[in-house]
Amino acid sequence: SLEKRHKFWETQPVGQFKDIGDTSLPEGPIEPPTPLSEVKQDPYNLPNLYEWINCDISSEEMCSEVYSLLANNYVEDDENMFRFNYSKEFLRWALQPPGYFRSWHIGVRVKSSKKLVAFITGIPAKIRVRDEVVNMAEINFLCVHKKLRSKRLAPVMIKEVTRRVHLENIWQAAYTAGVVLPTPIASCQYWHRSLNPKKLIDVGFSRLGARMTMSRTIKLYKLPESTVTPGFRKMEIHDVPAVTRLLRNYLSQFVVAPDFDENDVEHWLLPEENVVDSYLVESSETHEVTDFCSFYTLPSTILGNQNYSTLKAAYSFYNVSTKTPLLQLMNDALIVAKRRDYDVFNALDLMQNESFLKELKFGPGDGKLHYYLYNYRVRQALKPSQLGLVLL
Ligand SMILES: CCCCCCCCCCCCCC(=O)CSCCNC(=O)CCNC(=O)[C@H](O)C(C)(C)COP(=O)(O)OP(=O)(O)OC[C@H]1O[C@@H](n2cnc3c(N)ncnc32)[C@H](O)[C@@H]1OP(=O)(O)O
Ligand SMILES: CN(C)Cc1n[nH]c2ccc(-c3ccc(F)cc3OCCn3ccnc3)cc12
Repeated sequence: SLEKRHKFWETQPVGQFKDIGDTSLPEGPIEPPTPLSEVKQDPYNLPNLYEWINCDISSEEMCSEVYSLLANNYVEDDENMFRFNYSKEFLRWALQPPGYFRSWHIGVRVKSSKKLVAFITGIPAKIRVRDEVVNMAEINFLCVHKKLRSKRLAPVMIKEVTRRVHLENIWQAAYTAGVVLPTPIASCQYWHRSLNPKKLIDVGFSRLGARMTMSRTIKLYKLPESTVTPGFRKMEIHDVPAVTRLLRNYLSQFVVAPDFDENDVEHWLLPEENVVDSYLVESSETHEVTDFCSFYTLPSTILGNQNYSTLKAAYSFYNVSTKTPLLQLMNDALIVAKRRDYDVFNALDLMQNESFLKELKFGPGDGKLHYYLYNYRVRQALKPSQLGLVLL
């Protein structure tokens, strides 16, 4: 858009607003790699009082410091009623996938007090864009303490993680944000399915529908006690090869998607209590794995409510249906989430999610999640249904 100046982002190898619609620009890397000897060897300068620190997320103490910084200063919804409350076990899962670099878990702390005041992370990921599998960094958890906002610290954090990623000979990145920056490759709407409507209305997450009573609303969202699909069960370690085959095949239909191998599937999709849940459908006669669904656990702190402090939310992760209708598979996921006491089940309208959202009584959220690639141009913005990548 013409009026907004992006003084930092205009200096970066990303799609610029002025280039939107210019289909003469080739798809692919915007800048070539730099010879490693020419990559800046030393960290960017921070304001005097602060210093860089590599955050060893496996250290209980450091993980607690990161947890607290995020719990108090990370993403809030537009009405500042909720703030993401990523758990420590979730952060260890999100930041230590196969091949991760501790040097990409970057903190800024006050030299005198050693207080952590800012954070940004990268993890390595193979991302396919059309027919190209590109080694990328997935950037996440960018956070500056509320007291240090609007001091242009974020651009320094971004340049420092970029420098450290370059040192590993990686030149592209993927990231998402609720804010519009130069320039989204896709924008997804998020949707919410009430599981505990009474609590959601009490905390102001939802409002009672017009001409609706509370008892009528509870009845509207009621779910069966047990799942309906024969052979529906939790994923186990021995399922990794079959799930990898099923998922790789399914994701091949999307323009942008992760290129998961068996090690990735074991890390990202094997169930871990309070972090990620995965279920599959095994045919009773052929023992073939025909379908798969998964969701991750990301609570939000409820800001300023006397009766409740936490919203327990499940987020749709990767789902594959080849035999069981996706509608039925996702309804079973809702049933499991309800039984496990989640308050709400969230989903983006990417992949084939559009096909079940309305029918399973999801309501549209109040914003969008924008997807970005760094140093990789995509000719024209993708539809959500062309996107097969879920970032945490
Ligand atoms: C090859 C490898 C490449 C790796 C790197 C790839 C790129 C990775 C990019 C990172 C991906 C992260 C993904 C991710 O973590 C998921 S999105 C969640 C980001 N975090 C939050 O929203 C937490 C709460 N907010 C904050 O902590 C601060 O407001 C932050 C730190 C967000 C900005 O701190 P601040 O004190 O409010 O602002 P200044 O320091 O004064 O800086 C202002 C500049 O920052 C630009 N800005 C604002 N929000 C941004 C955002 N979410 N992404 C990118 N840029 C963002 C803004 O446009 C402006 O630049 P401009 O003047 O050009 O417009
Ligand atoms: C993805 N990952 C990078 C975290 C992240 N950053 N910025 C965001 C903006 C929206 C969503 C999001 C994604 C899916 C979804 F179903 C609901 C969402 O937000 C609801 C509004 N909200 C924000 C905070 N608490 C509640 C995530 C994120």
